[in-house]
This record gives sequence, C-alpha cells and structure tokens, in this order.
Amino acid sequence: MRAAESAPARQELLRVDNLVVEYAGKGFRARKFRALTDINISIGQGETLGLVGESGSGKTTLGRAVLGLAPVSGGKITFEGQDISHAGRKQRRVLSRDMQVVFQDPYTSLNPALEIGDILAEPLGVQGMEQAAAKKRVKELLDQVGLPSDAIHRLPREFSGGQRQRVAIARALALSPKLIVCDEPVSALDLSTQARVLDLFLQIQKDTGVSYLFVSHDLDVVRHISHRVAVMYRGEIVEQGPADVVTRDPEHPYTQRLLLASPVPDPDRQEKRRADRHRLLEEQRIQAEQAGVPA
Ligand SMILES: Nc1ncnc2c1ncn2[C@@H]1O[C@H](COP(=O)(O)OP(=O)(O)OP(=O)(O)O)[C@@H](O)[C@H]1O
Repeated sequence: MRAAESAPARQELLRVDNLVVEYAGKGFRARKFRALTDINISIGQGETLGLVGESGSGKTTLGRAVLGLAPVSGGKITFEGQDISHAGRKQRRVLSRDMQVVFQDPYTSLNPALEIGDILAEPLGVQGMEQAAAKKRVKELLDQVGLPSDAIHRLPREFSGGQRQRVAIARALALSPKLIVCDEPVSALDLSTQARVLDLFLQIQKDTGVSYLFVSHDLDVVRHISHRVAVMYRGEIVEQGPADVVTRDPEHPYTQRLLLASPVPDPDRQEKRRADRHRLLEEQRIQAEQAGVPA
C-alpha cells in the first residue's frame, strides 16, 4: 500500500464552525439528544480528513450534517465560501454535484435489480446528460475504478464485495464531485481487499484532486489514507492534527487508548481481523525467507 501523498498548497473547500447537531427525542416532551457539540473542522482541496472514534461518537452524524442529512442546531457549515448550514432543496440539488457519499456496505448500497451501467448512468441522467455522453462517461468510470467494460451489463450480485465497492465509488465519481464523504467504506471488506480499495481512493485523489471526509473506527486505515486526522469522543473532537502526529504520538488520553486497542465492535470481525493479520504476516515472512531476506 502507498501512503497518502502530502497535500498540495492548501485551499479551503469545507469548513465547519462550532457545529451542534441535536436529534429530536421520541414521544411528547421527550428531550432532544445532542449528538455533536462545538465541532470545528476544515478540509482543503485535494485533502483527506480522517474522522476516527468509537461507535456512537458522532462520526456518521458529522458526515450526514455536511451532506444536509442531519439537523444543524447551531454553528455553521461552509462549502467553497458559501454558507450551506441550512441549504434548501434547490441549493442541495446543485451541491449534490459537488458532494457525494460512499457508504460502508457494498451489499446494500447498490440497487440489486439494476445493471451496473444503469447504476452509473443514473446520476448522469438526473443532471440531464445525453445518453451517448452518459455511455461514454460510464466506460470512463469503470476504467477509473479498475473494472472491465463488460461490467456494464452485469448485476451487482455477480461481483465481490470489493468490486461492488468499486462500483459505489464509480457512482460517487460520476459527476466529478469536489468532496466525497466516505462512511466506513472499507470496514466490510477483508484486509487485502481493504488495502486495494484504499489504494484506489488514493489514486483517484491524485488523478482528480477530490477531497475526502473519511470516517472510520480503524486508526490504521485512517492513518494510511489521511493527511489530517480528527478524533471524536462522545460528540466532540478531542484532538486533531497531521495524520502521522495524531496516530503515532497522540496527546489526548482517549486517542492513546484508541491507539492501543483499535476498537472493532463485532467480536467475529475482530477474530477474523486477527486471523487476517496473522496470515498476511506469515505470507510476508515466507516471501522474505524465499527471497533470502530475514523477516
Ligand atoms: N437519526 C437519529 N436519531 C436519534 N439519534 C441518533 C440518530 N442518528 C444517530 N443518533 C445517535 O447519535 C449518536 C452518534 O451516532 P453516530 O451514528 O453519528 O455515531 P458513529 O460514531 O458514526 O457510530 P458508528 O461507528 O456506530 O456508526 C449515537 O448516540 C446515536 O445513537
């Protein structure tokens, strides 16, 4: 795997100031639940901000707030200098070209009844692209994410998890967005597929200059993909800074704990990850032995 390349001269794309998100409580007179408190982040053009934290810390909510899918109760979200904190439908429609999302689960995020070509052409059609131009763009997108052009006439179920995630990435790229919110996009994949999909994210950034808000509970993943990292804990950002500093020499005790035990919520996945790591290390050891290099 390659590491994230250093960011170009920084031009701010997204800025979040003192953001508060409160969800309505259930039932009459139920109290509101504050999911985010006083969040401040900024993402430059061509930059990746990794958002890390345990389950329930508010990572997804922050991504959703940026996309206009969570209620902003206070503070401000600015995109390319424009206040989008309370963007209406019309402004969101324009923004949807510039901001896209890739979700965690490649098995449920694609319409199982549609051929890949139609899945990729959908956002192009919505934005009014002619059929011939859309067809050409779909081929470009498949090529960009490393899928064969005959994928056009195949259904999602004919693809592996990693390939489906490539389709989801291609769909997100269709309208050449400036920002992609990536919500745990490799968490459902096995370790070696994770590595290949992370490399694809890096290559796409290099080729297109897109920015990522990259949500993950896995510090290893975030370290690899991000220029800067923000650590969330109970709805607040407790630490943020350059990826190598935050992930190697954290200041906040919570980040130090995260570093010691990268939390993986599901015990089965935890076990599988341990086994995967062991297998990879063993493969590396055997390869090194065969090459006559001590492991
Ligand atoms: N639509 C909602 N209505 C009410 N509460 C919500 C809603 N969505 C999230 N929450 C709550 O907000 C808090 C933050 O949730 P969020 O999903 O943002 O955390 P997360 O860090 O992304 O967690 P995970 O890694 O498990 O996805 C949690 O306590 C969650 O229960």
